[in-house]
Amino acid sequence: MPRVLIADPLDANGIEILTKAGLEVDNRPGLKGDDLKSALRAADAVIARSQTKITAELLEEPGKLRAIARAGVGVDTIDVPAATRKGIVVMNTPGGNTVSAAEHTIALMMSLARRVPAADAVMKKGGWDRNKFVGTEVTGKTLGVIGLGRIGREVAKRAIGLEMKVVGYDPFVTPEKAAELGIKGVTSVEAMLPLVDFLTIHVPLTNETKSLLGAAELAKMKKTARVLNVARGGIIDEQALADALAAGTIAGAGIDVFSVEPTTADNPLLKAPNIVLTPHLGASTVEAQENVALEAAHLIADFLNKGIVANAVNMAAVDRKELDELRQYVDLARRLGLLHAQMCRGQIKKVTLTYKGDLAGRKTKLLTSAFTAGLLESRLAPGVNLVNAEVFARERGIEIVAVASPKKDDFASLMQADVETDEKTYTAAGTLFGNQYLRLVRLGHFRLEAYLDGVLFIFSHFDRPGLIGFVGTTFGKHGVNIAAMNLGRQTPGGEAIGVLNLDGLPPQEAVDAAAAHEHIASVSVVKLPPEGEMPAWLR
Ligand SMILES: NC(=O)C1=CN([C@@H]2O[C@H](COP(=O)(O)OP(=O)(O)OC[C@H]3O[C@@H](n4cnc5c(N)ncnc54)[C@H](O)[C@@H]3O)[C@@H](O)[C@H]2O)C=CC1
Ligand SMILES: O=C(O)C(=O)COP(=O)(O)O
Repeated sequence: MPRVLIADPLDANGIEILTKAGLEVDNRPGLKGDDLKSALRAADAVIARSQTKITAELLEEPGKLRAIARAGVGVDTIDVPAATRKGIVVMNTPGGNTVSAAEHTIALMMSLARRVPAADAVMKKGGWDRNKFVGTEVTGKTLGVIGLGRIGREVAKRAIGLEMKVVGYDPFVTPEKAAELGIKGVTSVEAMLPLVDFLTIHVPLTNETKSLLGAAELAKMKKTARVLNVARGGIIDEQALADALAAGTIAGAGIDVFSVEPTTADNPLLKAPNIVLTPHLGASTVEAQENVALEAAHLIADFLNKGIVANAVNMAAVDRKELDELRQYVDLARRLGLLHAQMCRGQIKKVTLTYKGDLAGRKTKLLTSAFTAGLLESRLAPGVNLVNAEVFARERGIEIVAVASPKKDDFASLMQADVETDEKTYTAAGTLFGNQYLRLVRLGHFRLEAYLDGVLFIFSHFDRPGLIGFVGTTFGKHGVNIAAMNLGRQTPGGEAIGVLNLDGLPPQEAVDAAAAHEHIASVSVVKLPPEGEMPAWLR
């Protein structure tokens, strides 16, 4: 029974989904250090929120762990490159907490505008000060939104409802699209800064967005402006913001997220004036938590029970239908990779995968990963799978190029793999006969029809009478049975290729004896899995 670790508090409905899916649930939120490490190793999958940081160190020896689901959006608390290297798929649940995060942003904005928390605190201490807490209306004011994704758009929609003017910046949203949403698009953060009365940020934390708003940017804003951060700590430089609030060059701030969480006593924002703080509550509503828990549980149950990959941040999505339709092609792609790995001589530089005919319109990313996994799995990278194959190839300096060519040639669908080494380019192509039987139909410039399982003896030669008989007799003498034989040649008497499917591995003397024939130019023995045998990552 596959086991799922629940590393942070998860809504009970999510747990129920996992249990009903026949999974063992290890519900121990809040584990730390070695306890967390061993719980992760013993689990097939983990569901976490932002409290649990899934670091490279925790994943060093991942044990059984194959999937991480983030019950939320931001995956900055997970070392995604480290997970990818270990072949662990990382998925998130975007959308489930969008409305909650947007509403929390509006809540912070209104609290700031009308100074609600400060007035509340004074009253609870016995005070009654009606002069100190003069606020500002938001109606007619300008809100700047950096990041017009799911949350940014929902915030904009609500701000428009409050009769605010909204300007927005997002490099992936055109001004036309922004205009459709009632937002005036600007072309840079700099262009927005002097215009706004309120500024809100809804981008992920990345190297590019770290300190997006620092001292220089804050200095370009109006003294009366207020800033909001319900995205991630560190996107606004905390010291620069505290300094600007203290100097009165920024009128106020509403902050939900911090560079170090939980905050430590030395966080400059804790003592800054005119600031409203919440402890990362953007997604903390009953509704959002139910949404993300259900979604995360479904993602994990589908992955562990059916091999479906959805919402992955480190691999292409694979749904049930696609997987069923493409499973044979994925097997073909991997076998072509295994074949090349054993035939190629020299250092592999570049792989060009051409998807021809009907295959050109399919989700070939999966096939590219499967080919690459096959190419690397035997000698270069044990533990390679669909998640990490291309990363491993890149690390080894192998360029992988995929080309779609809808034009049909001899076959309705064909996958061709050209592997370029420092010595030469090797070509192999395969297809499915009757949509299910894997066949090798091209090797070098020869056409043939060979099986892609078991032991293959491949010999390039000159088409001469008696030569095939010689090879048969040679193997016969060494007790090796030939199950099938396929030949490809260009012209009678010219260059040719032979592929024998053998019932077992031939002894070296048999291979050497065949290779010694004057008309045999080269020989390779290739070992492929038996027909129908799939690797664990494809079952
Ligand atoms: N406080 C909380 O509890 C919550 C915080 N979040 C945070 O909010 C972030 C945004 O969430 P969603 O809107 O769902 O993500 P999203 O992916 O829908 O939107 C992010 C947008 O940011 C844009 N973007 C990326 N780099 C940019 C840059 N340098 N400048 C301007 N725009 C840029 C992207 O094009 C995208 O449109 C998450 O990454 C997460 O860190 C999300 C949910 C709850
Ligand atoms: O979804 C996100 O990115 C959030 O920041 C929500 O975080 P949480 O799950 O509440 O720890």
